[in-house]
Amino acid sequence: MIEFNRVSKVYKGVKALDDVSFAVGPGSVTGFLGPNGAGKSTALRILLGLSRATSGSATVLGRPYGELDRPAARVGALLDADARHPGRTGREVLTLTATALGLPGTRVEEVLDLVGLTGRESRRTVGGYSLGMRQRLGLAEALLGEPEVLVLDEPANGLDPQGIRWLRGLIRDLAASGRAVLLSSHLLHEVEQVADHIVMIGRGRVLAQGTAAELGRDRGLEETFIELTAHADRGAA
Ligand SMILES: Nc1ncnc2c1ncn2[C@@H]1O[C@H](COP(=O)(O)OP(=O)(O)OP(=O)(O)O)[C@@H](O)[C@H]1O
Repeated sequence: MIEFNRVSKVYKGVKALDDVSFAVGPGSVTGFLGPNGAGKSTALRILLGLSRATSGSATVLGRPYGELDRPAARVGALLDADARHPGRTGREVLTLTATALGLPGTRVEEVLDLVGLTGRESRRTVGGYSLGMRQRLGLAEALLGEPEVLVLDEPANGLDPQGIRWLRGLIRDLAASGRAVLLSSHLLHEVEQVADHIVMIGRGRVLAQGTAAELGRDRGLEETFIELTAHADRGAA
């Protein structure tokens, strides 16, 4: 459902992505794990048509994002929790998106319920939201169209331990209902608890991919991650 095929991205001489290939199938959660600056956001932005690959291709549901029919309804994305108008209420943000997607207003109530924002919270302006509330609102917006594919960039940012546990359950439920979930994070623990498949990235390159058990077989997952990313840094130095 998601496919990166030899994607590279160069910013003014900086190679943010270098020959990245991996796929995400239906009914599964893929953790896209890498340290700060590894290239995760760049890859997700290319997938969602917000940035152009220097070479290679990224497709979702078999096509480049921009060529899909109703892409924002079929592919839910949470990229930047701060990208919303601070003067709008959460409910207004969701209603505007629902209208743009041709969805009924009842869907707004459903997603508010799904992400655990109360009626009262939804009537407050986004500028007064905590980071965790902004993340919940971003998730609600991503889920509006009941998308087949979800692309979540660091979704646990700002959530408290209860919120993180809730998010894990939500992500698992989404995959269990046949959706493909691509979840980026720099936190190994967050990824290993929810992902069926892990793609490790460092300095723009895929360092390893497989299940948590496969990747951690020799030295444990954490040691493998640290060793591989340190090696990628040394190689680039
Ligand atoms: N618009 C841009 N112009 C120039 N360089 C950029 C741009 N966007 C990203 N980069 C560079 O590309 C590399 C990858 O950045 P990216 O934001 O994709 O990493 P990341 O893995 O998402 O990091 P983080 O976990 O910190 O969000 C970094 O070296 C970054 O400085």
